[in-house]
Amino acid sequence: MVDFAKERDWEMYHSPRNLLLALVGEVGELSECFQWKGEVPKGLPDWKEEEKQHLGEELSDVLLYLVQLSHYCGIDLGKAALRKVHLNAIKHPVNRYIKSRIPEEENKKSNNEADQDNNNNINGMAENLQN
Ligand SMILES: Nc1ccn([C@H]2C[C@H](O)[C@@H](COP(=O)(O)OP(=O)(O)OP(=O)(O)O)O2)c(=O)n1
Repeated sequence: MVDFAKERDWEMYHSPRNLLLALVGEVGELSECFQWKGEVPKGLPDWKEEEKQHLGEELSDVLLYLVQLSHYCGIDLGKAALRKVHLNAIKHPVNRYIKSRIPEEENKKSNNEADQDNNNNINGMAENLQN
């Protein structure tokens, strides 16, 4: 994508702010694909092939601007996303949400333990990041 912009002499326009605005514009175009359709079943079984292809184009535009925005902000998006997946798992432990899997008393206990683990993990991560 960086070469794509360089070849067209567009690099001067690709500031973080402009890329963010372009990204938001494409999110608007993506929303239009779903506009006025009501709730849509997963897999979009009733959509025509052209509609799905158009949806793929809009999703790609969002992704391509996101990748460029990350690049020009000096963020390694792959690394940042993997770290965030890890943080999400710590913040939202499975047994807090799937209560039917464990008896109530044990669940209370495991929630307290999970909270303690969370705090330890988050503090540990924060320390690692500072070092
Ligand atoms: N300065 C630009 C212009 C375009 N693109 C790339 C990123 C997107 O993937 C796509 C967006 O192109 P358009 O601006 O032509 O937008 P659309 O493809 O959505 O066309 P339209 O708005 O006519 O539906 O091209 C880019 O990187 N930098």
